[in-house]
Amino acid sequence: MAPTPAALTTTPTTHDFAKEVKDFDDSKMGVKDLLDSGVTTIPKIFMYPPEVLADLKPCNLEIPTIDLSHPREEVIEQIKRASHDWGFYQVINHGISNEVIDQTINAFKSFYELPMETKKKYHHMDPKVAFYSNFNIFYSKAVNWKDSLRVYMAPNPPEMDQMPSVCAKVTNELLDWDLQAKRVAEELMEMMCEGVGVKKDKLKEMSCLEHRKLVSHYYPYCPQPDLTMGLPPHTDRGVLTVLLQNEVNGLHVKHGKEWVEVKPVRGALIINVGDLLQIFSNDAFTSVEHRVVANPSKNPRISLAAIYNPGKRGENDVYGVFPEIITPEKPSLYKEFTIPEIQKQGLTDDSSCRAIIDLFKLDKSEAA
Ligand SMILES: O=C(O)CCC(=O)C(=O)O
Ligand SMILES: [Fe+2]
Repeated sequence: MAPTPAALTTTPTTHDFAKEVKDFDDSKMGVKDLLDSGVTTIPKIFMYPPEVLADLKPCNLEIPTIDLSHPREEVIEQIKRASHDWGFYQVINHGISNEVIDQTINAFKSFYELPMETKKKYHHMDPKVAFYSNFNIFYSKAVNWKDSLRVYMAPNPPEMDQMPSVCAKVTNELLDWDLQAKRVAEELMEMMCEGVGVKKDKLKEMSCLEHRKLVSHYYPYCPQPDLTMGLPPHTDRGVLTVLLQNEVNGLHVKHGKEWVEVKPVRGALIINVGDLLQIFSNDAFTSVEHRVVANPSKNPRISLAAIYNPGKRGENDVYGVFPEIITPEKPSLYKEFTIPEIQKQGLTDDSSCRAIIDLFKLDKSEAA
């Protein structure tokens, strides 16, 4: 591990940090642009505190890979076990061709590699469609060594003409990817429902395919990967995440006390259980922490996460453990809740991992 830089041993005042972040933000530069400007060391605002950087090396395990072309009953069993033991798995033979995958990744790559002056136009625009480098997760602690582009597809995909025109190529690929990934998500949700013992279209009926957030990340080469993070440890708050990554590694999943690297498998999709699905399944499935280390390779790491959430978000749309699986032997571990209740909590992206789970977990006496 590199020696702790001076910047981390003297605690910077919050004011300095906030001001430097704001200046970077106002410059409308991405991390890629910063790198292109010729920096060989990372600016202070990107430096994470030593406790986050203590344990950057992954161990030698691998998350399960599940072949969806195998007999359905077998696949359901594998998904059930992986969702419980790991909260993460990769799927192959899911029906999306390598050609579509490559096109999608390449469209994003081209966007991030546009000249800064062009990308600037999309910097923090409409919050439904935003290009950014430095807000979102852990904003208050450090800036991540990546650029991101986020699009909410809910309640309906944004109209093409509302999207900035230079993004047309990305927009086309996004809309197409949204359809393709949703089909895979639907099939997996069905099997996950069966695995947990409820009817297969339960999650669909609960509107869990309706609210979709597509977030793509571009992790450029980092000259000092021991001092920063691509994306710090977090759990996904939604129901399910379908993640596409290119051939550059960097994603780590927490397994017990160890960090396990997700080895890129050509054509595979990575699936993970979100906080809400852990609750719905009464802890039969687990939402686990994951992170992306800063990229030491000259090739950029590119990923695209499709995060599925309930579309029914009113005061009367109540969520909780699937009622069908609550029995005297296995009572509900969670209180019921609504989406506005979660929103009222003002959970920021740097709230603790599993904040939603902790919020609604009944204590032992209540659960009994
Ligand atoms: O870039 C990745 O591989 C992970 C992205 C991720 O975890 C997220 O967007 O929540
Ligand atoms: Fe995530």
